[in-house]
Amino acid sequence: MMILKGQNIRKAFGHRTVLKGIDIAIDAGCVKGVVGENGSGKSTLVKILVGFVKADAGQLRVKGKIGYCPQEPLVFSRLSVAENFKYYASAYDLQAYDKEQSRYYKYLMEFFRFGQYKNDKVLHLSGGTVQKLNLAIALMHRPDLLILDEPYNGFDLETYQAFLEFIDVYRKQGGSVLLVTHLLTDNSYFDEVYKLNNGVLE
Ligand SMILES: Nc1ncnc2c1ncn2[C@@H]1O[C@H](COP(=O)(O)OP(=O)(O)OP(=O)(O)O)[C@@H](O)[C@H]1O
Repeated sequence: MMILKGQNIRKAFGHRTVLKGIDIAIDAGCVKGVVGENGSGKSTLVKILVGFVKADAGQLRVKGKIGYCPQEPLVFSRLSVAENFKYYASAYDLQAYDKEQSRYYKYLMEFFRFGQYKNDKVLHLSGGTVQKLNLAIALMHRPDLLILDEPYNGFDLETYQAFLEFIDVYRKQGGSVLLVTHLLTDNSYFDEVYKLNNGVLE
């Protein structure tokens, strides 16, 4: 089943054409990667796919919910981990007190090992822990497709490996992932890895 399909997506900023006709398709249960050098247009592509930026041309079809994990964490630094969870639960209009939903929050809290940081303000957390919170929040509304922009900046090796394992678990539950990064050390978790080069996916 198709979750996302983009065809001939184009985008220019002034004279600089960043995307010159991107074709991309993501099916349910599929993990894809996009690698590209700094400035190649990865973040621009992601922002178009999630609807933050409008393309100049092309078609985009999306079926299902997207979870977006931006490069710059969208969390509130003066709120604690638990308060950020509550804020986003309310923003997503999730039933925070629904039994199943609260079980799911607990699962996310445990999976990402937030236990000891639960009541710490985000501004007191390490960069990698903030990045994990960013990811956990993108998962709160149980998206069909998770789109990640440089998700593991600041992860230590153990967290990075746990993250890759998480991607595998998520896929087995039927989720799809699009991971965008300038650095990929392990291709084995991906069904396909594209290279964003000169405005097209190769
Ligand atoms: N809002 C904007 N206005 C003008 N130029 C922009 C804008 N957003 C991006 N660009 C330009 O588009 C190009 C691609 O930027 P983008 O952030 O998509 O690259 P990237 O591959 O994600 O880079 P990085 O790996 O460094 O994060 C860059 O040259 C950037 O300066």
